[in-house]
Amino acid sequence: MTGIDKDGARKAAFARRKAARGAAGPIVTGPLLDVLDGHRGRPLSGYAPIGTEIDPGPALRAMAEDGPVCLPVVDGPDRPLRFRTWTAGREMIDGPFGAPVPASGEWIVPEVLIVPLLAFDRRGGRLGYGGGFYDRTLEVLRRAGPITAIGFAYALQEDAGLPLEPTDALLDLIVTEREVITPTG
Ligand SMILES: Nc1nc2c(c(=O)[nH]1)N(C=O)[C@@H](CNc1ccc(C(=O)N[C@@H](CCC(=O)O)C(=O)O)cc1)CN2
Ligand SMILES: Nc1ncnc2c1ncn2[C@@H]1O[C@H](COP(=O)(O)OP(=O)(O)OP(=O)(O)O)[C@@H](O)[C@H]1O
Repeated sequence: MTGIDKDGARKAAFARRKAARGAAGPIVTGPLLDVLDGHRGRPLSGYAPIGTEIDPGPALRAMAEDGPVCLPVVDGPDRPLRFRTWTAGREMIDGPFGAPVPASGEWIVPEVLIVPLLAFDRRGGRLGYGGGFYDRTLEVLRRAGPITAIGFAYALQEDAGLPLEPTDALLDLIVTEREVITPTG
């Protein structure tokens, strides 16, 4: 345990994300597609939304026309995520932690990742569910080569006072339904 109050931040972030989802209109992928357009053809990881997460589905379907798209699969506690190829309409099964995963498909290594989150800040800081899965994954991928990690969230998920630890992997960009944020570092 650390002295940092991530649990308190998580609880507040869940409530804010739920409110944001309730207030949002149906089409929220415009700025995300604008950003992804510059990465067409590069292996892209998305996610199958759970709970009140913002849905990257329309952008994933559009990107799958030009390059491989994959989804994260939990390999085990304290392990980096693995990524399985996804195409629209592919059979999905329940993975661990309630996130749906493709039932079959090739394992690939993404270069561009759309990262789900509970809260973000303008430094590129990110709060997730607390498994450290994306922190480990981004660290391993970055050691192997250049990647682009794009946090995708409702604007209301911003938390200027996000508690960060040394192991928290920073996002390269954050995209909301309103704007594209380039972290100040
Ligand atoms: N859509 C999505 N897929 C993902 C992640 C994610 O954050 N979002 N993950 C990122 O690491 C991995 C799965 N890890 C997870 C870890 C914990 C919980 C979790 O605590 N779920 C809550 C329900 C949350 C809600 O309703 O919003 C639970 O099961 O009670 C979910 C996924 C890989 N796939
Ligand atoms: N690269 C890493 N190597 C070792 N431990 C790590 C690494 N990244 C994170 N951890 C550990 O994982 C635990 C959970 O991390 P954290 O609370 O930041 O998860 P999170 O970013 O909210 O979750 P997720 O990435 O799964 O959405 C912490 O104890 C943290 O120290």
